[in-house]
This record gives sequence, C-alpha cells and structure tokens, in this order.
Amino acid sequence: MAENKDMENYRATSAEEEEDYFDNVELELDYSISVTEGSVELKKDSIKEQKKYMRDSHGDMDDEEFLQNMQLVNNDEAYLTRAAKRLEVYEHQKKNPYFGKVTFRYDDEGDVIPFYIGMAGYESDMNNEQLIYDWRAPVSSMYYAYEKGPASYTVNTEDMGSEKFTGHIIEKKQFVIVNGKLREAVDTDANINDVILLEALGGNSSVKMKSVVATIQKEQDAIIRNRTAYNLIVDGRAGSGKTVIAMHRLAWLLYNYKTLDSDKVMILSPNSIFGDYISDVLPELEENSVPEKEFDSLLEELLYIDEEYETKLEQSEFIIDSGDQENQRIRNLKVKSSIGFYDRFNEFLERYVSEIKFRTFHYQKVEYTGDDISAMFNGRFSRKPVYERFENIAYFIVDRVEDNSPKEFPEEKKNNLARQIQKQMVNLFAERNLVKLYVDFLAEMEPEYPGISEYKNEYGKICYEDILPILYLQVYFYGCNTYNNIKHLVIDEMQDYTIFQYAILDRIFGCKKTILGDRYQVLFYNPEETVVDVLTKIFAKRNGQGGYELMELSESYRSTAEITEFCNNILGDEGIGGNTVERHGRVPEEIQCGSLDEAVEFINDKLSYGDMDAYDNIAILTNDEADAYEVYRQLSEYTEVTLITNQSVVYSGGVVVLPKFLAKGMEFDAVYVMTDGTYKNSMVTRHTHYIACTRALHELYVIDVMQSE
Ligand SMILES: Nc1ncnc2c1ncn2[C@@H]1O[C@H](COP(=O)(O)OP(=O)(O)OP(=O)(O)O)[C@@H](O)[C@H]1O
Repeated sequence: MAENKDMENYRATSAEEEEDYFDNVELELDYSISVTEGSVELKKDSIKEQKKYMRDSHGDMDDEEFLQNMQLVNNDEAYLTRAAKRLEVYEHQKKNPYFGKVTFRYDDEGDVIPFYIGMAGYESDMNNEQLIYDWRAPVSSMYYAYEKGPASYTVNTEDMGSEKFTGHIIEKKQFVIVNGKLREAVDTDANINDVILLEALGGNSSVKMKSVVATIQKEQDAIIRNRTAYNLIVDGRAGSGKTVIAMHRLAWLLYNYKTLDSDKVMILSPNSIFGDYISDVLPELEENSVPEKEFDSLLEELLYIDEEYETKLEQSEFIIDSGDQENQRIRNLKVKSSIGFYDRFNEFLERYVSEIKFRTFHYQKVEYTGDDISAMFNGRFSRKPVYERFENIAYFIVDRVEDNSPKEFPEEKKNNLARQIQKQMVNLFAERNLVKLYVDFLAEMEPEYPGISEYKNEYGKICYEDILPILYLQVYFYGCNTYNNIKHLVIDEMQDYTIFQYAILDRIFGCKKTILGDRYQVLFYNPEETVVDVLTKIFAKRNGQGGYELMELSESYRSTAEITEFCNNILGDEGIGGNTVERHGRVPEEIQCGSLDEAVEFINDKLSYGDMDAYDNIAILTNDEADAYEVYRQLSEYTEVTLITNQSVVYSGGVVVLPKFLAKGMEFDAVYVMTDGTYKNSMVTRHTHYIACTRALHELYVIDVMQSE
C-alpha cells in the first residue's frame, strides 16, 4: 500500500526538468574545470617561486628549514598530480556525466532525494551538493539491485560499523548520453532496461575489454558488491560476463576498502594476450591497473629444483595431439589431477612427516632432545602447516633460552636465534630431494595405478602434471612469504587449474579471493569431479577460517541467440550452456573444405566481398600454431592480417589468426573456427570446439577441413 501512496504523491520529473538538471551539471562542471585550472596555475607559480627561494637562500638555510621547504614543494607537486587526474575525470564527465537515477523516499524522515549515478562521483564546487554519485557508492547499489518499490542500502565504514537505510524507490531512470548530449531519459521499472542493454551488446567487440557500469545486471551486481565471502567462487557460462565482473569487482573493492591499494591486488590470468585484453578496464573506471601474473611464471619464480620441466602449453599440446586416445600419459594425467590422488599424497606426506627424526638441540644450558622436538612437532603444533611448525618450535625454544638467561633478549637476537634453529630443522628436509620424495610416493601408488610412476615426457622433462605436486611439496614444507603483501587475488578462467594448483595458491595467497570460471570450458569434463568440487574442497572453512561462497551466472551476454544455441548443441549432455539474451543474428554456418588452401580461399572471399566490413575484429581460430602460421602466410598475400602466437603480448584487433587455446577469455565480432572434421568424436575436441565457438559475438563459421588420406 505504502508503495502505491508513494507513486500517487510523487510527480515524476519531466523531460524538461531532466534537461535542466543536465544543463546545470554541465555548467557546474565547466565552473569546476575553470576553478581547478586556476588553482593549478597558482600552484605552478608557487612551486616556481618556492624553488627559486630555495636556490637563492640555500646558503642561509639550515637542514631543517631546507627540508621543510622541500616538503612544501612536494605537497604542491602532489596537488598538481591530483588536480590533473580530477581534470581528466571532469572531461570524461562532460561527455557522459551519469547514466542512471533513482529517486528514493526515506522511511524515517520521509525525505525524497534523487540520486544521479555515474562512472565517477561529482560534488558541486559552488555549493558542495553531491550532484552525481559514483556507481560504487552505497546508495548506487539500489540502482542495480531494485526495481521501483521498497529498497534499502547499507553504508559500511571501517571504523563505525554499518548502517542500513530503508525506504522506497519512487522513480528509476536510465539516460542515453552521447558526446555530451542528453539523447534520452528512459523510465525503467525493470533492473536495467532491455533496450539499452541490447544496444550495448549489439555493438562491435573492441581490442580491449570495456567497462559496462551502465548496464550491469542484478545477478552480476550481487557478485561485484559481495562483502561476505572470504573466497568468492563464480561459476558462469561462456559470455556471462565473468571477466568483466572481475574487473568491476576490483574497482568496487578499491573504492570501498580504503586500505586496499592497486599494488596489493593481483590477477592470475591465462596468458599475456588476455592480460593485455583486460588492461584498460580499471583505468577506464578511474583506478590504477593491478599487477597480473600467469601461473607458470609463479612456478618459475618459486620452484627451486634443478631438473627441467614442461610448461602448461607443452602439456596442452600433448593433450590436443592425443585427441581421444587413452594413452598411458593421458591416464596418468587424469589420475594426477584428481581429488583422490591429492588426498593420497597428503596422507603420504602426513605419514612421512610424523616419522621424521629430529636432532637434539643445545644452546647454553638449554637442551631439547630429538624426541622432545618430535613430540612438539607431532603434538602441540601438529595442526599447523609444516613450515609454520618449524617457526613455532623455534620461537618456543628461544623463549626457554631467554627464560634461562639473566637478561631479556632484544628482538633482533631472538629472531636470529629462531632463524638458526629453524635452519637446522629445515636442513633435515633440504637433505631430502623433493623430486625423490614425490617419486617414492608414485612408486607406492604403482600397484594400484600401473604406469603411474612415469613422470617425465618424451624429451626427459618432468611432466606438467607432476611438477605441480612437487611445487606443492615445496610450499607444504617451506611455505612461501613472497606474496604476503597481496590482500586480494582474482583468479579468472578457474577451470584451467587443477587441485594441486589451488592447494599451492591457497598456501601462497592466504588473502581473500575472487575466483571465476566455467566448469564446462575444460578439455576433460568429468561430471563426478568438476573444478567446483575441487574449489569447494580446497577453500572449505578450516578451524573457523576462510571458507567460500558459490554463485552462478547463467545468462550469456556475448553472442547472438543463434550462436549461443549452436554452441549449446556442441556440448549436448556434457554441459549446460548459457541462456540466450534476445539478440538475433545470422545462423552459424558449417562449411566443408577439401584442404586448408580451400578454407583460406573461403575466408578470403568473405573478407574481400565486403561481408565482414561491418566488423572491427575478426578471428580465425586454428587447431594449432602450425596451422595458424600456414593460414596467416596464405591470407597475408591478400589482406592485412596479424598472427598471434604464444609469445604475443599485445592484441591490436583487425583480422587475426591464432590457435584455439590462445583465444581463451577473448571475443571477436566474427569467428572462423577450423576443425579437422572429427571434433564430434572426442570429448577433448568437442570441448575445445565449444570454447572456440563461444568467442563469437555476431557471426560464426565452422570450417571442416577434411584430412587427406
Ligand atoms: N551487464 C553487461 N552489460 C553489457 N555487456 C555485458 C554485460 N555483461 C557482460 N557483457 C559483455 O558480454 C561479453 C562477455 O563478457 P565476459 O568476457 O566477461 O564473459 P565471460 O563470462 O568471462 O566469458 P568466457 O567464459 O566465455 O570467456 C563482453 O563483451 C562483456 O562486455
């Protein structure tokens, strides 16, 4: 009832009133620009004078006075940097100041306040009125989460706790503003008006991922603004916006948690091309970019063994070359990535650790026998990770040594002594070769899984699936503090990592995490054990710490309904694809070609007869790098085309040729997927094909190149 009364008493703002508000914001922004530019000029003069004064009076100043003057100059220069950034934001705001509005009637006082929401907030320099609210501000959450009617928002402050405000949204609008002109003000009752979303989705893809603040959907917003999860796991179908959400979540976290800086956040991404693709979103949202890493570079950085080992890429090539053959290595690889194998390895390690014999430790009058240390290791400290137990025992012994000495030890002495004790204990392990220990474990598994002890590839390198348990072993024993400064980790394409990788990441990054991916975009899909099962095991609450929340996304925003349907059919019973957004386009075409040359001819015809002229980014996805090179070589005789390889670090759009595995996470307006005509026969190739086809926004062609006998 209250709702109806609100509606009755409230007169919606007219188009003219919206025009007036818009014009006023424009005037205010002009004023702020001139005020800021004026103060920049004054500051520049003052810096110049200050520097001159320091030069002229250098001889007469004592050190303290000189430092004080230096500090003044530094402050003024910092002001200039901030002002330059503010001017940049004002300029963006002049082009597009806000995209939405909610008018909210507060329950208690009955105040009615219109909140205009934009990419960044804006406070008037004339009267300090907040004319635009940043999309990340607490009030803005109502725009994404509620339709007209009862609504609430909560303000959380790090020192004052949280306060909830309740009331009613009595008006909700979306604005279409193009190049500083208010084109349309649309009343919207739904979350975000479909027409505006469809218009956003109908455009071409871009070389770099773009922000989508104006059209974030309710289910996506709940992920972006989640405050409660320690580890937030998002399982979403292809094109459901996981990557774009990950970027917006980071921007939201940086805005709402003042102690979180961009250098305390990290993104784990699948390859450098993908890193480049997402690199613009945060700057576009007025945040600094955050460091980004691939798992293999962590591996290289952290693992200290001398033997050569395979990369993830080498492993993927082996899997794809094997196709559907159940060879020994493929069998091993499946076992070695399973939860059961991980559990058995941990049981083996626990047994190994409980049998460790420690040496007796002496220091002045204090003595701890090997048995005493062993009792502490397997008793009082047994619930801690092995490396923490060393540290705990070392400090425990140092405390006893201190108790026995007449004077208190300074902190430094304590730390040095603890380090010495720890070193002694760790050396016991260092004598053990990590690889040998792992090989011993494999030997134990051999009767159950014949052939499992093979751990090197045909080139004598340790296989990728074996190097991961070895790195796990290393962090299990020695821990790793390298990334203790990281306070939030984002893992995209979560389905690409195995249980050992998660166990390693869990130990290296103890911080909160946002983990996103699609359980179906994998080469081996096993409904009995998906990546979600792995994640919920590794990130389950332990001793009341950590834990996870699992959220799902089912709506697919990238592709037309026709392409999404086509892709869902590839998976059949092996997966649930995305629901389609009602955006329509050409039905995907399947073409048979007798040879690669013929396939190139088909693509070239499409490109030269103008069929693709409407598109900015067109990709040809091949089975492997060799095919990619061949297509590139032939096609580049006729048209401008770029080859993307594993070494590429920048993606610059246009027509590109790349192997399928590098297209992960990316998207293109039109996609030509090459296959050898046999993808339906094997799960690996079916899933690879699905991943490749889901990259297309508007047009998709599947070219079956028949294999010559
Ligand atoms: N709310 C939204 N408004 C406008 N565009 C959106 C929205 N959500 C997603 N998109 C667009 O949909 C496309 C797919 O998004 P994204 O790449 O983040 O999906 P994904 O789930 O990571 O896909 P995949 O798993 O297939 O790599 C992008 O072009 C993105 O901008």
